[in-house]
Amino acid sequence: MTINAKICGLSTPETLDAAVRAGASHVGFVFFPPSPRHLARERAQQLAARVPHHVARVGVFVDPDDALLDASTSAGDLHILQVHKTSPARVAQIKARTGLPVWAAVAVKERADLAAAATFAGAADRILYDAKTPPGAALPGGMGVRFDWTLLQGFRHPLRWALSGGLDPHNVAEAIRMTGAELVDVSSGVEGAPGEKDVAKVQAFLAAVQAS
Ligand SMILES: O=C(O)c1ccccc1NCC(=O)[C@H](O)[C@H](O)COP(=O)(O)O
Repeated sequence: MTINAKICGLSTPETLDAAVRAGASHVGFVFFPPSPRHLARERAQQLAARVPHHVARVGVFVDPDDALLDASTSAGDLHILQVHKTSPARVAQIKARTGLPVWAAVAVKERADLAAAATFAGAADRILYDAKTPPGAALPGGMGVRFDWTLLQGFRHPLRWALSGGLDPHNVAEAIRMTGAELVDVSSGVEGAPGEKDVAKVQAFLAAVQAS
């Protein structure tokens, strides 16, 4: 089975190009001002223009309003929208408004959290299981927090899905083995500092995924 990988929160041409060259299937651009990975629209457009057609460009949002969605999608350079802290009803609206596939993040700490995945059936195109960040944390994602992957074992997934949260070049093979993920997503595990991707770590992560 081919396992795909999304490198999230890319913000420079050098690291974006490195992720593409090393085999990322998806690249993520964050549109959330409190994040160290936040991109202004113009910057995102410049980066998106560098991405070859076989690599999917994912816009990452936190419960976006229509104005942000419209501004972010008007150039037509996003293929997928990934939304955090967004209700199923709003996910359905976003999909209808933009005509784009939508991935809904489900924040996981304990088994009961997985029940939220089913509420997105008929609304989202994919579930991104991500670790629940601590109460009061600045960000709902991109914090390098992982959850207990055994929670996904035997779980009947209501939709296609991806695994995220605290992955890095050293643990991603084990995460894939334990969960059977067909798509993995990483941000801080391939950074040298918050918001600064490390090319060697990006390459090591993608090599570990490809060897799985
Ligand atoms: O990365 C961010 O700054 C971010 C901000 C707000 C919402 C989501 C965000 N990231 C979403 C992602 O897809 C991350 O890759 C995912 O949460 C995993 O992050 P990490 O645990 O750091 O690998």
